[in-house]
Formats: sequence, C-alpha cells, structure tokens
Amino acid sequence: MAEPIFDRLAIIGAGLIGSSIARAARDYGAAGEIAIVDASQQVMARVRELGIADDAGGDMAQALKGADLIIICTPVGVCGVVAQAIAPHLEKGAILSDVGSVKGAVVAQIAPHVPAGVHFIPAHPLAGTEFSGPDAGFATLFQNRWSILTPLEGADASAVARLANFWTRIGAKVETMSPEHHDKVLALTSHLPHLIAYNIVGTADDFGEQTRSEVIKFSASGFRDFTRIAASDPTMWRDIFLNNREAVLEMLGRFNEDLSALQRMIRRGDGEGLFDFFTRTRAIRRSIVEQGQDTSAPDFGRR
Ligand SMILES: NC(=O)C1=CN([C@@H]2O[C@H](COP(=O)(O)OP(=O)(O)OC[C@H]3O[C@@H](n4cnc5c(N)ncnc54)[C@H](O)[C@@H]3O)[C@@H](O)[C@H]2O)C=CC1
Ligand SMILES: O=C(O)C(=O)Cc1ccc(O)cc1
Repeated sequence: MAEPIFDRLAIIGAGLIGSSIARAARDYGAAGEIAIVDASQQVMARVRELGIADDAGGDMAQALKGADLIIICTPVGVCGVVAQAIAPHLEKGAILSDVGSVKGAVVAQIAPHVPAGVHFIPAHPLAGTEFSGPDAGFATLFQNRWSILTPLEGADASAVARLANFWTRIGAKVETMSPEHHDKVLALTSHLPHLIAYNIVGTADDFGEQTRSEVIKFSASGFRDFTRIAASDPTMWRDIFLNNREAVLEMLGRFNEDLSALQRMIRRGDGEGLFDFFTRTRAIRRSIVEQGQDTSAPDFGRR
C-alpha cells in the first residue's frame, strides 16, 4: 500500500462522518495512527468496541499529541467550542480541518482559535445518509463523492494539496471554492431540499390519525423519499439552518416565487405552462445522470 499521507489523524466527534473517516483512513492507509475523541462516553465506549481507532482513551491532550491532521466532525453549532478546547494541544505544522455542512459560519467560529503555525483548511464531504452515530459509518462512504475544500486567503498551498490527497486517497473527488460560494450552492442543492422534506412530512403529520396512517400505508415513492431525508438528525439540521441563515432565506425566497407561479398555472388550468416547466426540470435530471452523478440506486444510503 502507498505511504500514509499523515502520521497521526485525530478525529473529534465519532458520528456517521467521523467514524467513516476513521474507517476509510485505516482501510485505504491514509493515516499511520488514528485517535478519536468524542464528548459522549457512550460513543467512546462504542468506538472502543468497534475497534476503529488506535487511541480511544478519550484524553484530548494525548489524542492530539503528534497529530498532523485533526478533523472536527461535530455538529456545526459546537465547532467554535471544540476549536477553543483543542487549540492548546495543536502542534506547529499540523493541519486542522472540519467536515461541517456550512462553511462561512464555521470559519468564523473556528478561525479565531487557530494558533499561529497551524494550517486551518475547512472541508465538506458531499456524502452522507440520514443515519447518525458511530455504528452508521462505513469506509466506502466517500467513494466517488465530492469533497469541497474552502481554504482561506493566503492558505499554504502544500498543506491544501496534502489535505486534498487525503480525501482522494479515501475515494473522494476534490474541488476548491470560497466559503461564501459553497454556502450559496449548498443552500440550494442540500439545505433547501432538506427543509422541503421536513416541511412536507410535517404537513402529513399535522393531519388527523386516520389520514396519517393512510399516508404511511399508501406512500408512493415521492413521499417515501421525503421521509428518508426528514429522518435526518435534528441537532445537525437545526445547526445547519441557524448557521446558513442568509443563503437559505435567499433560496427560500426564490423557491416561494416559483411555487406561486406553479400554483397560478394550476389554478388557471395552464397546461402548457406546467408542461414547459416540467420539461425544463427533466433536462436537469438527465444531465445529472449523464454526468454519472446519480446515486439514487435503490439501496443508496441504506445499509
Ligand atoms: N450526516 C451527514 O450526512 C453529513 C454530515 N456532515 C457534517 O458532519 C458533521 C457531523 O455529522 P454526523 O457525523 O452526521 O453527526 P453525528 O450526530 O453522527 O455525530 C456527531 C458526533 O459529535 C459528537 N459531539 C457533539 N458535541 C461534541 C463536542 N463538543 N466535542 C466532541 N464531540 C462532540 C457527538 O457525541 C456525536 O458522536 C456535521 O457538522 C454535519 O454538518 C457533512 C456531510 C454529510
Ligand atoms: O442523505 C442524504 O441524502 C444527504 O443529503 C446526506 C448529506 C447531508 C448533509 C450534507 O452536508 C451532505 C450530505
């Protein structure tokens, strides 16, 4: 196997993403040693049972000793607190990264705590499922999925390249962009779809018992897909919406306008308008499939 890219990887937060990175780093030889720290004793006990870390003692100073890559894998709402707690233990030349679904607010939370000589390079793997916790992770999660790096201005190019190599080694394709651009793109492609799913499933839940049980009984694939997304972790998604407020509200405004236009077409019996609209949206789906980015195989995300 090729040489490890990092000597010691420390993961803070061993949920779906943190535990998947640990498994993948070991399976693909991306790190010499792997240390895991999690605030939950229950999670730490499970990490030891699963045997996915070389160091799962739970001591922060010990875990970070000699770590040349540290990845914060907690919900985005606590990134700042975590960065503050780990800062005294970070060694010169180390790379500090994260996997948060929001980048602007995460940079604002973490950057003030990064000691001089430590390279802070935020990242976001566009890979996941509706499940959480250390048991939900798996080594192949990042295969053929994007990982977006959002280095700050003046970031050390060789550190960025080394982190990009790490993601490539564990199967991902890497792209670089600014945190602001990331947050706009993800507001539309990930955050808004989750909000719509939470909303439609919530609407069904607001109906009486009789309707609710019929919805469950007769749910065809459209609604079923929404229920999968709406089963995603409440803490994680609360933090995403609180931390990508501006971009989500902007996209929601555009979405509401388009929804009103569709509503008007239905009310006016404008079949031609509806047909044209649905023809445009079908073309988008076709280009995604042509680019080989369709991951909607029946068992995607279900294990
Ligand atoms: N779930 C998904 O599909 C994806 C999630 N992300 C991002 O990855 C991050 C983690 O998400 P998941 O792994 O799904 O969450 P998760 O809920 O499975 O795991 C989070 C872990 O962080 C730990 N934690 C919470 N506060 C902590 C603290 N102060 N110190 C140390 N550990 C702490 C929790 O005990 C838990 O084990 C989030 O920021 C999320 O936005 C990114 C891509 C996909
Ligand atoms: O399960 C799904 O369909 C997802 O969309 C997973 C996901 C959730 C959050 C992210 O920031 C990236 C990927």
